[in-house]
Amino acid sequence: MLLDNIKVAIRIRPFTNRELEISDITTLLVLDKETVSTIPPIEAGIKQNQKTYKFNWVFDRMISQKEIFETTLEYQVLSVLDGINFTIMSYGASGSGKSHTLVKYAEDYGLLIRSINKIFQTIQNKKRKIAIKFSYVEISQEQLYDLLNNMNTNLDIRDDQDKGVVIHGITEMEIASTQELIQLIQIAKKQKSLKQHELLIFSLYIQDHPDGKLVVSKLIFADLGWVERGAQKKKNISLQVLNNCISLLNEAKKKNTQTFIPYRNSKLTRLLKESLGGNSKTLIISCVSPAILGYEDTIQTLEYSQMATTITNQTSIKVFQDNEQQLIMEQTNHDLVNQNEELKKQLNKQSQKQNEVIQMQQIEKNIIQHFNRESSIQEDIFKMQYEAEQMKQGIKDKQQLLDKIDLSERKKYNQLKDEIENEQEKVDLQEIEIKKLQKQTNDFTIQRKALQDNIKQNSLVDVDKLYLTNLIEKFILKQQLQEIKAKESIYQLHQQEQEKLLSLQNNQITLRDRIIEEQRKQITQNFKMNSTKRYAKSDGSSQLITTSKSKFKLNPILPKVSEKQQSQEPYLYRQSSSRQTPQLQTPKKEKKSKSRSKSKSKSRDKSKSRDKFKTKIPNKNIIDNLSTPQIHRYNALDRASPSKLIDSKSMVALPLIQSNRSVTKFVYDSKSGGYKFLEEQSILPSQVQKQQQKQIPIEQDKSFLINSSRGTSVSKNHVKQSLLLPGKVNESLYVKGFINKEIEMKMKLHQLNLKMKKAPQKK
Ligand SMILES: Nc1ncnc2c1ncn2[C@@H]1O[C@H](COP(=O)(O)OP(=O)(O)OP(=O)(O)O)[C@@H](O)[C@H]1O
Repeated sequence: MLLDNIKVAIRIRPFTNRELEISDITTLLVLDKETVSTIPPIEAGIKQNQKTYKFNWVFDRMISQKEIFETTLEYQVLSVLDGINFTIMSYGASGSGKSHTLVKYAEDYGLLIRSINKIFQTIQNKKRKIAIKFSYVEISQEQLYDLLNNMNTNLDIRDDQDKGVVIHGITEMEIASTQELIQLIQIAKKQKSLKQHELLIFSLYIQDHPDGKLVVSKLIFADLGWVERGAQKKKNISLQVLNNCISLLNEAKKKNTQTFIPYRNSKLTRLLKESLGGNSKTLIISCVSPAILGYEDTIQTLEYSQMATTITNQTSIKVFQDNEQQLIMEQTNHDLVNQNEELKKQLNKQSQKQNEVIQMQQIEKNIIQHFNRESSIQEDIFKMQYEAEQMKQGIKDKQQLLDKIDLSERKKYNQLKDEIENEQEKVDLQEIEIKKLQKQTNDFTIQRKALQDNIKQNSLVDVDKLYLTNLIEKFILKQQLQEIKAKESIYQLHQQEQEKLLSLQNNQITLRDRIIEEQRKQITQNFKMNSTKRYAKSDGSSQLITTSKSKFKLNPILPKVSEKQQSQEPYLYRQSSSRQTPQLQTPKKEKKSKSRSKSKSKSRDKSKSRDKFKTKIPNKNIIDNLSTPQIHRYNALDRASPSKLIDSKSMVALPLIQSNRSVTKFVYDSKSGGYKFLEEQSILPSQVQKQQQKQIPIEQDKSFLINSSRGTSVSKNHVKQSLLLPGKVNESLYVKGFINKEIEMKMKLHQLNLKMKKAPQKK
């Protein structure tokens, strides 16, 4: 039967150093001596299902050349001495270890040298008459080259009736020992051009065959070149045809039909025709790499190798003459088969469990390796970020120092500047590195996802899946914690910097306050000196005696206000020494313009406005804003004498103004919602003096006059704004001042008097 004589072995070679630099995670898991399972690499983000393959033999990474030979060929290859052809092909991607396994002819010999050696040993031991001839041919781009004679090019393949397929004109060298063969190979290797496929062909001329005839058998070692991806692919026709032939042979076997196999489509398949479909034993040894790097090639090799393998259990039943005995035997045989099946099932179950454990361990290992790598890169990033932050702060400190350095210290200045520039450069480089590493971490997210998908799609039991999912979660949490810690340490670094800044600012504030205090003391001292000159009077009482334009003319010697007076008249205070009582005054014009009929409604308006005022609390902002004494407000006092005071509690150190020509008015400013002082020029003070007693002060627009001691008539036209609010104002007292009952009563009284006086005149 076709392909029945083909045996397939898989050899996984060890990792190379280059592969280990990238990853030591394997993509192949040997489940037993015949089974290998793929572990799709998560690294590449490839989402592939795990697949299990069964072959005649699976050799793991650490299996030696000797062991492979002993398992696959040591005795099997001796069939060539009986006239049976034998072909050994090595198949696999470039660098997968084909030549190493097959034709290595020094030290750790490959299968070829070991096989020939075994044959020579056998011949010598058994003293058999056999001649061995050796040919060495290379197939490159559908051309045959004789490697034992470089003059022999473009050889032909012919079908010989007796010898089968032969290469016409090829050099055949008889060898008598393994050493001779090694020497020939060494020479031939020097001839080798661009290797695609190498065929080492041994023709054995068996003279002592039991048939008494000369029997010729062939032993071929074919080191097959790989189908490269891309441009090279088309050129390697031979291998494609070989793959095609194997595939067709496999189909024919499955369907149990005869199919046309296109051996003639390539030189290689023509030469291997007998090995694949004829009277030949064949061993295909497929070489694969366990590394993630060659995963795609590995899968391709395994798939093709799978096509070539046919593992069938052929049971032959011996036919007995005795029917009864035959029946017993058949029954026994049947029972045995059943038992065998049962045992197989149990074994399968056990091995399935074992497989699961192995798979589980492998996935767990993958997860741990993945997160270890991820966390080590993250750690590097955090370290670098922390260092960069430290450097940045160092630069800031140095920058501050630089700002303070006197330009005359040029050398020191330049040195510091250079240092700053160097450090800045380092920071920039560090940040580039950080970005590079951060890019790498982006891939980790994809890989994590692949890891999780791999677990989901796996045939593991739920408990195991849960365990692995939790393991991933645990690692993710650990990493988040690591991230938080790293951010925290950077935050602390920033906080330290802030604290440094804050203490610097505090020092500056303390310094500033000290300076202000000193200046204040200085000003008070100056002022005292000035005021002693200006207010010195023999009886010790205070009086403004100068009108000089001193810059700071606060009247410090204020008449004392008794507690009682203050509580009675919180707003207005009358100097005890003064003969005149404070009078509220209304400008003449205003009074004249008011008609009698209006006076009633006015009084209503008044009470309304008073009510309005009661609820109207002066805009606090304005008061606060005005709390700093304005120097210019004292200019108006130059000519005034401090005879009247506004409540000293509410109006801090307010010197009242009065002169022959002016009167100060405290008015509500509707625009700003606050109160202000107005200095109003008076005209004809002497004339007004008489009228003064007749006039009734009317609170208008929530303003009233602070009367001069001599009594002045004020014209609205001459009103001139001169003062703003002084010192700090106590809000409640301030309001209280305006609803002072005494004033209210007096106003009412005046109004009544006026009514009473005017009434008889009209009559
Ligand atoms: N089983 C092994 N043990 C140790 N080293 C190995 C093994 N298999 C292969 N190597 C080493 O790997 C490298 C590549 O192997 P080799 O040349 O046999 O690959 P190849 O499949 O023949 O490649 P190419 O098709 O490109 O010739 C060599 O250096 C070889 O020594």
